Amino acid sequence: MASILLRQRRVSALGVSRILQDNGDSLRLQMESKFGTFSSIGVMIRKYSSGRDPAKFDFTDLTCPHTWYPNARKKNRKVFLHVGPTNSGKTYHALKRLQSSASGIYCGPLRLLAWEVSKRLNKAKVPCDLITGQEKVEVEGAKHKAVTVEMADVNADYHCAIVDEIQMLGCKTRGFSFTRALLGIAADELHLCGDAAAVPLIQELLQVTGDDVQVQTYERLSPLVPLEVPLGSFSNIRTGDCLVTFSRKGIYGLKKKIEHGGKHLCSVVYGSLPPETRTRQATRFNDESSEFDVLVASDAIGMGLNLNISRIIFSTLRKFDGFERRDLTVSEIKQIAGRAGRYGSKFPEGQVTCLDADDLPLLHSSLKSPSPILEQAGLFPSFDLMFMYSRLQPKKGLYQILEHFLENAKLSENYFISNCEELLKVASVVDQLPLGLQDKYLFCISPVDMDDEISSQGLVQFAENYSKKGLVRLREIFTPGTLQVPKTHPALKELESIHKVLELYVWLSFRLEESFPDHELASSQKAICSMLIEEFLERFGGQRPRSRKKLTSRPSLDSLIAKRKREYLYD
Ligand SMILES: Nc1ncnc2c1ncn2[C@@H]1O[C@H](COP(=O)(O)OP(=O)(O)OP(=O)(O)O)[C@@H](O)[C@H]1O
Ligand SMILES: [Mg+2]
Repeated sequence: MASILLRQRRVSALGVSRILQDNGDSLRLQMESKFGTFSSIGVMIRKYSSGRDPAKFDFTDLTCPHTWYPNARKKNRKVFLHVGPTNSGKTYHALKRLQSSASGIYCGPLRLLAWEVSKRLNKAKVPCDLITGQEKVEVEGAKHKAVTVEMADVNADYHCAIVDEIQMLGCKTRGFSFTRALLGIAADELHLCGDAAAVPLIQELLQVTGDDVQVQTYERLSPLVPLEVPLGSFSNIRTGDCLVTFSRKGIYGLKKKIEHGGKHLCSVVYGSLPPETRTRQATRFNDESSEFDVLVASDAIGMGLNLNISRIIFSTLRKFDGFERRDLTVSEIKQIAGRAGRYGSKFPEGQVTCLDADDLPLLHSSLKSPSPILEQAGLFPSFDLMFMYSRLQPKKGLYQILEHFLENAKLSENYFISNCEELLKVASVVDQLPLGLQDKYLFCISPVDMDDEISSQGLVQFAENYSKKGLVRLREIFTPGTLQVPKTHPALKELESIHKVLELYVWLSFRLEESFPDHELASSQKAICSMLIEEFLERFGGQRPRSRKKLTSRPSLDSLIAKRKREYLYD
């Protein structure tokens, strides 16, 4: 009894409010935390195996991550693994189950995918919210949600849940969010869709959860034909083609070349475009009545999306992935190629080729090879664990705590620690400010792009003002009457960066509502910003549109803003 009391007292000193369960060699603790989805009701930690000092807990022991999610562990989940090649109906079948369930959640890797699903469910008269890091579109009476995987709520109860593109759990940077969704979502039925390469690992990870796992395999619904010849001349481009390249400069270069021929207009989709702009560009390409009949895109279109593409043309099979310039992996090539000839689209057969004949052998061999079996899933400690760990070394900044934690983390062989270079970059900045650990952590997980000067300056300013005054107001940058469509690529890039800063504000305003009160202003400024970007894409993005009449008859910016506001209301 005395030892239990002693333990309780020591544990309280670490910021833990209550021991929920003590099963001999591990404890489940209740923590106070303001991190909505990032906090768990209870955290299971293991005692040091020596067992001599009952108050010594090993917070860096991450060998049993399934115990971090008590809600999911209370369920006997029926897990369905839908696996097969691209365009084989995996997501379709999982969505059918979601649609017919009383409540549910769809978790996808891209905002475009979550948007596609929410649209589909609402159209089928199943009210469905759309929730991403920066937007919440709530629909009256909704019991369903379509979210980006980072927003998956592990504290709610669902009848049915889908985690799409589950093979992403092996991704170096985002893998841990998929692992969290896989282990943590409390649903009666959990549907996992993706590549067969993830099956053995998932079966192994779920052996300890007591879930019932069934595998359903699928075949491609329509043929995908690798062509024997490269594109050759740009005059061979035709309606429904999608050119794939991985740099912003490359995308605009290709758009210009294609439009120069005078036969086609191109929509563009790439990562640093505002998400709503990406959606509208994709919709415009999909719309048969639109003049924009060719798509130029990066791998931002690479997963799960249903676009009206007849032929994928790789301009290169190498990309810079933030660390190095490397060949695309087999699964990246298959994912991107799989966008061609989607079942139910106007192209019954998909084709795939390259610009450069030298790339054809790698393309052909990759399409024939199975994706390599996944060996490990990403993992990252919850804030709660890190917080408890930090109490043991109160003088250290977040950067040191993180670094030290990660150095000492113990994992089972099925997991790896996700790459957190970005997080450490922010930690070194916010450590200079008089902020609490929770606030610092919040800035670290925010969607800031530290490689973008304007975006990182925005973060520094927000964090500084927040630490000084506890209140961060937003200045109106775009006022009607003074709006200017960018005319050059540097000006466009600047707008993309400003959009990122506004998104960051919106993201913070969802989590620190009182300190970031200008949510409405940030959202409307964001909408104006993306509209100016889209105007650029129509007027200057490549060659001018064929009919000059179209150009001169364009409505004024102010009337476009009014129209955009209506679109936002009705979309
Ligand atoms: N049985 C079906 N009846 C009608 N349409 C279907 C059926 N199965 C799939 N589809 C449609 O075919 C297209 C491809 O299906 P889906 O998106 O489910 O493929 P997937 O296997 O998930 O592909 P990916 O690996 O690229 O995500 C979608 O537009 C989907 O609505
Ligand atoms: Mg899919």
